[in-house]
Amino acid sequence: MGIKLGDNQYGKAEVRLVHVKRDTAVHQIKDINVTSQLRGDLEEVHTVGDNSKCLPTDTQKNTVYAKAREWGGVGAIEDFALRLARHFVDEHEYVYGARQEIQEYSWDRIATAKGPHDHAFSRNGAETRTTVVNKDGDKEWVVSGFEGLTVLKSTGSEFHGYPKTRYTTLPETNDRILATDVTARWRYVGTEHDFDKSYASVRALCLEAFAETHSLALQQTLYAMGTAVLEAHPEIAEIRFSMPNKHHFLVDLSSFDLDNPNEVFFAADRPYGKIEATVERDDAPEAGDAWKAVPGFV
Ligand SMILES: O=c1[nH]c(=O)c2[nH]c(=O)[nH]c2[nH]1
Repeated sequence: MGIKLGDNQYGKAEVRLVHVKRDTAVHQIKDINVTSQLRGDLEEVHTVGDNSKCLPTDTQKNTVYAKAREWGGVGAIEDFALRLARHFVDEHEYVYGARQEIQEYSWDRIATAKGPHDHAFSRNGAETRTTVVNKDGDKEWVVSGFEGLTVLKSTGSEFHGYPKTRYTTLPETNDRILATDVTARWRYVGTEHDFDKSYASVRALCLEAFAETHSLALQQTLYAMGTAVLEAHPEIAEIRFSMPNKHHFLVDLSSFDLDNPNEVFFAADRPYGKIEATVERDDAPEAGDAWKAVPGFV
């Protein structure tokens, strides 16, 4: 029986880093979570425990902190991830590939009676910005996105015309609540972009399309969001969404001699619909290994 080592990668997960830019009295903070993983000449560490080509995960963690200082901050998370990946692959001949994943948590300046505070902040919601940079030799891919963008429409959403079977109980509706937590990931073509600008625009376009689309299905809303993004962003080849349909059920108040004209709902948390799709250009360049490492090894 032959046994061999298959795909593998290793590194330090969830390196939490807060960088304070303090060159003026008005501080800027950047709050990120970095997962660094490397691929390379790792046969022998697995088969015989020879660590001579195994850059310790502890060193990877230290590198993240040291580079934030050496490079004068973090900048766009995509640029920081690309620079880290290039550092690991280019500076160590036994490292062939790197996956650098970063989540960014956003903070707002606290508004005081005197105006926005110089160095006091409040966490801005549950939403996180994400990127995964994957590098193999000279090839580099950037997949960015956001998670936990929670949105709700109190009207402008219908659902009817679906097949009815003996198990169908769902009533058709032409006025329901539509609510979801949007997870989006999009693949950039190339690595030289103003990533902060693209991110802000993609997020705004998704919100606009969610609000303005009169929805006949969450699937249709998803597609409208993706189309708006691809029409405005030639630097994006495809965008993938995962959107739970967070059901809001009208409560039957008839036992209390009350009507319920779409005012009182039970917000169910489970189960939820799970609507997922990719919206892509038909002439998009090959994805290569862009998604291979998203979201992770297992
Ligand atoms: O927008 C929706 N899409 C579905 O596929 C679906 N299925 C369901 O029960 N409700 C909904 N709503």
